[in-house]
Amino acid sequence: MGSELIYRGSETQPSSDSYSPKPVKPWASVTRIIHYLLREQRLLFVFVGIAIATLIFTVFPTSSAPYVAPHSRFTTLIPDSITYFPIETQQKFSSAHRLGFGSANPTSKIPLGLKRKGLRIVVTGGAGFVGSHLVDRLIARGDSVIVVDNFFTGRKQNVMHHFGNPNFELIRHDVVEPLLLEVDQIYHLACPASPVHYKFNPVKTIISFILLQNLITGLLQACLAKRVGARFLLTSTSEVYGDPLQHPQKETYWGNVNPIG
Ligand SMILES: O=C(O)[C@H]1O[C@H](OP(=O)(O)OP(=O)(O)OC[C@H]2O[C@@H](n3ccc(=O)[nH]c3=O)[C@H](O)[C@@H]2O)[C@H](O)[C@@H](O)[C@@H]1O
Repeated sequence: MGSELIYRGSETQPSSDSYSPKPVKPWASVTRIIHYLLREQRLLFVFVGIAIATLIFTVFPTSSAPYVAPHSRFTTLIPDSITYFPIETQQKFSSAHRLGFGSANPTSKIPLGLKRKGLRIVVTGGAGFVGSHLVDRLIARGDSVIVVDNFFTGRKQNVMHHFGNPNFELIRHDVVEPLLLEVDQIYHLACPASPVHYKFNPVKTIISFILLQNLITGLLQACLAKRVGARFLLTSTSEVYGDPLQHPQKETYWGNVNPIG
C-alpha cells in the first residue's frame, strides 16, 4: 500500500529550475507619482507655491539690492548710469567698456527674477581719485571689491564710507610686491599720476618701468588671473600720445603717436 503512494505534485512540477522575472509594468512609476500628487492635496500646494514664486518674481524683478554706504558721496544710485562722474572719469569708464569690461554689466544679461552673481574684483590704486570712484560704482552694482593701495598719493578717506561693508576690503600693499588673491577682474590704477609724485622716488620709478613687464605678469599670476580666467585692465595716461594739442583728448586723437603702430 505504502509503495503505491506517489506524490502527485511531481507530475505538475516543471522539470527545470529556470527563473522567470516579473513582467515590467511600463507606466508604474508615472502612475505612482500621479497618485502621490493627488493624495492629501499635494498638487494644490504645488500650484500655490508656483503662484507665490511668480508673484514674488513679478513684484521684485531683481533681488540684488545695491549696498548704499552710510556716507556715500553719491545720493543717486542708478544701476548703469555714470552721469555723476566728472568728464574725464566718464571717458575712462567708457573706454573700459570698450575694452570689454562692460560685459560684466549686471542689468543687461540677467533674466528677470534671477540674482546676479557679484564679481570679485581687485582695484589697485583704489584709494586714489579714479580708483575710489570706480570702487563706489562696483560696490553699488553688488560686486565684492578688494582695494590694494600703498597710499602714496591716495587717501583712506576716499574709501572710508565702505568700511563695515562685507563686500569691501582694503589692503595697504605695494603692488610691485607679489600678492595672492583669487578674483574675477583686476583694475590696475595704482600709479603716481604726476611728475611731482613720480620724481619723489626716481629710482623706484625707473625700477617700476623696468619691472613693468614683471608687474603686469606678476599681478596676472599673483591674482591667479590666468587660472581663474580673470580679466585685467591696465590704465595708462594720455601723455603717451605726446604733448597734446587738444584738451580733453578724444579717443580719435592720436597726438604725436600712432598707438597701433
Ligand atoms: O588723469 C586724471 O584724470 C586723474 O589722474 C589722477 O587720478 P589717479 O590716476 O586716480 O591718481 P591718484 O589719485 O594719485 O591715484 C593713484 C592711486 O594709486 C596708489 N598708488 C600709487 C603708486 C604706487 O606705487 N602704489 C599705489 O598704490 C596711490 O596711493 C593712489 O591711491 C589725479 O589725481 C586726478 O586729479 C586726475 O583727474
